[in-house]
Amino acid sequence: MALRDEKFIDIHQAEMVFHTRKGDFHALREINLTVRKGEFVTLIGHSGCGKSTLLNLIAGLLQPSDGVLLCANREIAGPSPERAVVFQNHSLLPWLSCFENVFLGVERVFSATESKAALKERTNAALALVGLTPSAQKRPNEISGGMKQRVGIARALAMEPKVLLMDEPFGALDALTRAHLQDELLKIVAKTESTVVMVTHDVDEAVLLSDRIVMMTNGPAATIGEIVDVRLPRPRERVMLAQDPFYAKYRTTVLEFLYRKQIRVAA
Ligand SMILES: Nc1ncnc2c1ncn2[C@@H]1O[C@H](COP(=O)(O)OP(=O)(O)OP(=O)(O)O)[C@@H](O)[C@H]1O
Repeated sequence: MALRDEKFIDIHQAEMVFHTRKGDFHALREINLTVRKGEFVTLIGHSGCGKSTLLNLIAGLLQPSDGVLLCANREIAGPSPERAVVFQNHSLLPWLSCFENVFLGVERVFSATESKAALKERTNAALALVGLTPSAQKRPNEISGGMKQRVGIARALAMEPKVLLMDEPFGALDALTRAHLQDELLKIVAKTESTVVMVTHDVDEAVLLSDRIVMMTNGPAATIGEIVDVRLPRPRERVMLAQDPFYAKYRTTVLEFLYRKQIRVAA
């Protein structure tokens, strides 16, 4: 891993100002961050600090007011399948089956270069990766919330993105389903060696999954406050980690940042 591209995603002096009817709102200031290829980075911070805004900048869904964002040495000029996004509310098309929902994305990216049989194979492989082969022909209303989220992950992974961007992908799920999907995500990412940037509110999720946790200050004009290097060996296993003193140390570092250094005053 050490020799891998050190600046796969490279954010330099990014600023985000929203122009609203009430005037300009300075959401993000002086964001400088690099993400290595194959790295798992989480963004954590209090509600409204700008985590989604930063993720949307990397996705190319927003353009920075100032500064530069690069992915694989190219400027991020707009959305691209090379940077696939998984949102909290899975955003599946309800009239299509799980297979068809994934196939749609695969078709968009690979139909110019691959046969229909190859596209189907890709779709089936992605569904198998998230354990959804038996539900491939079901519609979204016939499967659970956790399964829908897995379809969203399969759709993103099937496009073979250079970067997987996840905005609180497990936020709407119950604790057990969430834990299960976190474990699955760990295995999938180990297998695919994906580069991941993920927004979360959950300290345990951040420590369990991350190579680095990017902790953001409160807004307005939020920026990166501190970054924690999580040097827990992989593969990680949640029950073992629960007794690991280093796990507890990382957890405390994040909690201290959020609840001592960046106290959120209730509105
Ligand atoms: N399109 C927009 N126009 C104006 N202001 C915006 C826009 N999008 C976001 N903001 C503001 O920018 C700030 C950051 O929002 P953002 O959604 O990125 O925060 P967040 O950290 O992801 O929040 P949460 O954890 O609650 O999802 C907030 O104050 C929000 O109101």
